[in-house]
Amino acid sequence: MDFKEYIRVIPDFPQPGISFKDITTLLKDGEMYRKAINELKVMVSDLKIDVIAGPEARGFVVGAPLAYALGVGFAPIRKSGKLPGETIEVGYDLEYGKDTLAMHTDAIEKGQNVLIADDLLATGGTIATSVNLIEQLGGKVVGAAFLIELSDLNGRAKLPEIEVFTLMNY
Ligand SMILES: O=P(O)(O)OC[C@H]1O[C@H](OP(=O)(O)OP(=O)(O)O)[C@H](O)[C@@H]1O
Ligand SMILES: Nc1ncnc2[nH]cnc12
Repeated sequence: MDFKEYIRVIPDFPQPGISFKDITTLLKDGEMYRKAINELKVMVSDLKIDVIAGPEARGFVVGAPLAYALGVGFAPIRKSGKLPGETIEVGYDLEYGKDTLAMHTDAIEKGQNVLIADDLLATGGTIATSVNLIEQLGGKVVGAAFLIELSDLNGRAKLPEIEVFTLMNY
């Protein structure tokens, strides 16, 4: 299955030098969207997963349907100032900027096995920050699943102890 045919690559977005991998062209095709989520589901089928955590916003588009397909809960990881309850927050750097991620302190129970899901692994900053938040809450990260990996940015190096699953490589 060549999922790449459904990814639109836009040069110099959101800033010069960034080759943006746009997943909206995959998402709008119902059959391909379902195939992509089902393929990730198969890839993680050997893991024992209690809950999926996905970072805003594109992590919701991958993490929530994967959680639904696996019959587990979904914990949103949001940008600062969006969650209404008590939160913990961690700042981080992106391929094209800086941000802060937050989770509700009761989003994950101590000892739960957590799979992180997102659309894309670039520098690994988002995912490393997600791991930090989940571990602060007492969760155990059992893997991280992505539609796309930008291999040259070597995001995996930030997560040497975490099993990483990806459908597409650039
Ligand atoms: O591996 P990294 O270098 O951290 O980059 C990957 C992250 O960047 C994008 O999110 P972005 O923060 O742009 O937010 P969005 O999903 O709201 O567009 C993407 O959806 C990943 O979460
Ligand atoms: N090159 C890229 N394309 C799409 N999303 C990204 N997030 C970080 N880098 C990205």
